[in-house]
Amino acid sequence: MAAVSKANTEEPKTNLLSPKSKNKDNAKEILCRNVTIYGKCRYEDKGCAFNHKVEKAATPEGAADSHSKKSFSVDSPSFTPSFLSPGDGAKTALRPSSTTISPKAASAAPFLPKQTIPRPNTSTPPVRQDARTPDWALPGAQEFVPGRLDPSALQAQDVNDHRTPHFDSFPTNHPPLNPYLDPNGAAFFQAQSMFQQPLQYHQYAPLGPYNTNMLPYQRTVHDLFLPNDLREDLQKRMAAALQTLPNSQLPQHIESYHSLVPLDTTHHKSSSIFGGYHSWVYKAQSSANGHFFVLRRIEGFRLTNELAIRSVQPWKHLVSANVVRTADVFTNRSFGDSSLFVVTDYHPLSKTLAEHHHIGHGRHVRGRNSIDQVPETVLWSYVTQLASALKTIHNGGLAARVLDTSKVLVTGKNRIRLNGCAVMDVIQHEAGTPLPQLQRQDLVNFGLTILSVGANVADASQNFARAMDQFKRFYKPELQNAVVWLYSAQQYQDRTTDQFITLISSQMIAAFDAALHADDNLHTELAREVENARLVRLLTKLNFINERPEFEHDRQWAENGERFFLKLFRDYVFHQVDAQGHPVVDLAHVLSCMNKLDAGMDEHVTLISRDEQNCFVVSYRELKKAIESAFQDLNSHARRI
Ligand SMILES: Nc1ncnc2c1ncn2[C@@H]1O[C@H](COP(=O)(O)OP(=O)(O)OP(=O)(O)O)[C@@H](O)[C@H]1O
Repeated sequence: MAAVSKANTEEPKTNLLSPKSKNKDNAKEILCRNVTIYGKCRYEDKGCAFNHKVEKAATPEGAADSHSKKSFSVDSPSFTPSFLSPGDGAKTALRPSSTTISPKAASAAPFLPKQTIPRPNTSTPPVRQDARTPDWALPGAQEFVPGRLDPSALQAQDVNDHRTPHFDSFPTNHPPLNPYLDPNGAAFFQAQSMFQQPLQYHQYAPLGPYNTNMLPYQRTVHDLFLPNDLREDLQKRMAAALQTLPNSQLPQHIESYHSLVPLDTTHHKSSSIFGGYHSWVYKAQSSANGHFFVLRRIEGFRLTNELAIRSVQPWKHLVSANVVRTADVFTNRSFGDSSLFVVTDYHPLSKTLAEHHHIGHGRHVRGRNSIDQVPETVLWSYVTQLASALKTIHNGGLAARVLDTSKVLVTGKNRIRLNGCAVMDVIQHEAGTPLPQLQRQDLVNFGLTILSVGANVADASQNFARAMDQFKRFYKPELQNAVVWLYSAQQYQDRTTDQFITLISSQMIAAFDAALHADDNLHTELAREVENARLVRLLTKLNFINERPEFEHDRQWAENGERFFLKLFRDYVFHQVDAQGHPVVDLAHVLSCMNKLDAGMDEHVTLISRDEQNCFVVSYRELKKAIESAFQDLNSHARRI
């Protein structure tokens, strides 16, 4: 803390800022460093407060200075008198004054060659200051050079770097190290040499791709946080995953799965898909790991051959982004009958293709166009995703065996996954149908599924020609040919998924490109949230410390105690008012302060108590230390309780 003083209400406020004000009168006796370095000062007639007469200061020390002057090159740092006034932002404070010297110049930052100039931020709670001055605009700021550090040193630093989570590096014999409890911040920088000035406390560098159609006021919030629709979508999915069914009549447990919630929303049950068996779908939570799964119950299935269950093993190892993963298979009697249960991954709020496109319910027609008509690009996206799923399945020596609009899940925007796999391998294990035949049937079902979606008919296989007529009205010949090629796989024995993929390669590339764009966008959204957890932890700490009524009589926590300025800092961050006394609600100011605090910057802030009787000039580094020690103290109390 640079200064702590009890204010005399009669005194000008500048006297409260720093004891350096006492040196104001001495400035004229000090030889200007520009004279020492360059022989003359450009600001001599423009208000520089220092002495410019060399003979006056021609002491042995001065001689030494003039000798050293010769050894300076043109690259030597120049000294510019700084006039820092409490009312100015950091940027203006570093500009040379053109006429008179402000009496507040006494608080000018000392000349520190090879260091960043500490910038007193002289905001006071009653008057709003510009806390958003970008620090990269500072002439003295050291440029951030990524990778400038020795990689081995970086590796060592990373171990304790609070910004690098290491989930798998918990020491086995020692209690886990909590770097946040280190009062000196030393845990973040193992060696002094690794401490970079200025530390990159501002991690909000915008990462592309950029949306250029936004007004500045929209951009500020948009650049910092997830877009609302994405946040809402994620929150809804989480809420759906956590949904439970109170007073449920369903079994409490099925093997290690509990909290069953039915997912079938339609009362219409088709038994044609799974060889005459009815199937029921439930969300359930695993007591083994707490994860959510889907249990597909095949009602009334009696297992006669153990090998049938083993046939599911290859499905557990199948990895495809377009297939719902199979986790487990077992039989169970909890529902009062013998049922087969196939456990798969749970994709909250997903719908089947049939539900998503209202297939079989006719189209809403407005004018000449159907408003439910699936756009051709979306249909091509489905084609490429299903082709990718079938390629993985067929190359893995398997066949999907169920490919229907009710067994393809839409798990995101235009994102589909093949569902209900592995079931037929168990229930029709005895049939022994040759694999190539099953795989060809997959291609036929694939064609029919696309036709059903495009023509909006529930079962395109019933009347292929009629559905195709409907399909031709909306889609181009390339897509029509793809559907016909797939459907005719039943006649051509040599047709494979790989051949089909070759035929639609240009569409595959278009889908791949779209997927990469979507991936880039998600990365950009992710980058916006990257600092939030860190700031929430810091804010939590600050709130833990401030306003503790139980420490009212403790000297350290009292109004005149050493932790008082933390309370004033809270006021500085959150309770500022403008010149008219209106509250300032500025998120950017809060984020900037919190980031500087977390990094422990050398920058100073002036904190004035609400009654304007006390004034503190403290650096963020001191604030950080004080917060750490107060939090440690609080923590030790908490442990004792
Ligand atoms: N893995 C899953 N994750 C999340 N939801 C799922 C999953 N599998 C199915 N569902 C949901 O369960 C519902 C029922 O699925 P199901 O496969 O039984 O379709 P269906 O239309 O009821 O077909 P069927 O007539 O054969 O029973 C679907 O609406 C789907 O939203």
